Amino acid sequence: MPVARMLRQVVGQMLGRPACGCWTSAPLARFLGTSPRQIPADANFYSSSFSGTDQPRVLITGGLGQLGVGLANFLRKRFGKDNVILSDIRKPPDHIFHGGPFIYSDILDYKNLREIVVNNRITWLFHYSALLSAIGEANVSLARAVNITGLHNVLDVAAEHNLRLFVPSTIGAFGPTSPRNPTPDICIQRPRTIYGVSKVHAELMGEYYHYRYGLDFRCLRYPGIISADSQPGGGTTDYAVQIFHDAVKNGKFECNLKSSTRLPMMYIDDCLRATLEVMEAPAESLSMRTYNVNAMSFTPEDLAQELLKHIPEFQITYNVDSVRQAIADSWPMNFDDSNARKDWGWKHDFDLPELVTTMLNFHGSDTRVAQAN
Ligand SMILES: NC(=O)C1=CN([C@@H]2O[C@H](COP(=O)(O)OP(=O)(O)OC[C@H]3O[C@@H](n4cnc5c(N)ncnc54)[C@H](O)[C@@H]3O)[C@@H](O)[C@H]2O)C=CC1
Ligand SMILES: CC(=O)[C@H](N)C(=O)O
Repeated sequence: MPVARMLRQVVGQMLGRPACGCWTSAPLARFLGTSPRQIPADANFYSSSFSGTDQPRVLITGGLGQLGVGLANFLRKRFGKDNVILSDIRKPPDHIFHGGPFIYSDILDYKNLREIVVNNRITWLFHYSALLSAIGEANVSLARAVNITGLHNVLDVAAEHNLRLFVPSTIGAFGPTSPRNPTPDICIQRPRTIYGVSKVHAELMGEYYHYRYGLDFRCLRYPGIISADSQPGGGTTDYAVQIFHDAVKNGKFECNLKSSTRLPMMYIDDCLRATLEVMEAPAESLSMRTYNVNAMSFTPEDLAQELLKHIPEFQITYNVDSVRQAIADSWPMNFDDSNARKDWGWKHDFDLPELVTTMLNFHGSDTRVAQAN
């Protein structure tokens, strides 16, 4: 069939569809016959490969970063160790390799990704691979490849194999022209980082695949995530993790953001619980496919004041990194997550005082303070 006629057919089919309905026809690629990527014609609104009685078979991409190992441990408690496969392009340390299934997966290699999904009968995919905001500005072409091309591979594999797909977005998906205090779910999104641009792209592509092909796409915009047992991967909110290490080890911290820089933040336990809760939410409870989630909002100065209550000799100094500061100044100060609370019952557990107590308990500050006295 001539290409022009095929295109006319495709466009005709697209225009003939109801504006708000769920599309179940095959993608453009199938009609043009040029791509190996086939999305099933019977792909539907719900993930049919996972029924309520089965355990999901989970793949986590980019799993060796700040959040992935915690997510794997959390999901393994729920679904069983062998049902959750952690993957990355890096070599795992011994305790992670022996802690449960680990596999090499490069999201830029579409065939590798598809093989893993097929061979392991994956039904849920948590797509964590990314280059974060600060490191992305230092390597724009790699960030573009991993965050955009990689996402395309993940979307195609997920749609082709009827997976339920979670992709995290971020406060970084907003920019200086967005309302910043608070930032609602739906507003202007004109981020000025490649990270933010790629995350807006991910939100829109995931939602497009949902409406066009019935992909069960779910997305949360995370605030800065604070974890005790894993290192951040090159973001703007990294200071809020590093401050605990330095406070406990040295009693002082040099902050790369101004003392008054207010950003939304969340403790990792809340983040992981939110992620599982939105994945388990009945599809009919989701009025949207991308939600803000929030817990607290603070400045470096607020955090230092809270730390001082536990470590009286703690000192904070400021040596501002202009790249990170410009990014932070364009991000939300407070996040409006009322839709998540209304639709699927999101409720955070950790505010600033609980966060600081929990982090210091983990780092063993009692010992250090006792020694200092
Ligand atoms: N940590 C945070 O505060 C927040 C994280 N997020 C999102 O959550 C997700 C996970 O974040 P983190 O664990 O902090 O990120 P991270 O930067 O610590 O880890 C990302 C992982 O992706 C892997 N990766 C890089 N290129 C890859 C490739 N070609 N194929 C497969 N894996 C590759 C890296 O090896 C790394 O282990 C990311 O999508 C991030 O955007 C969103 C908001 C806040
Ligand atoms: C908030 C994020 O997305 C991340 N921690 C970053 O600072 O880049």
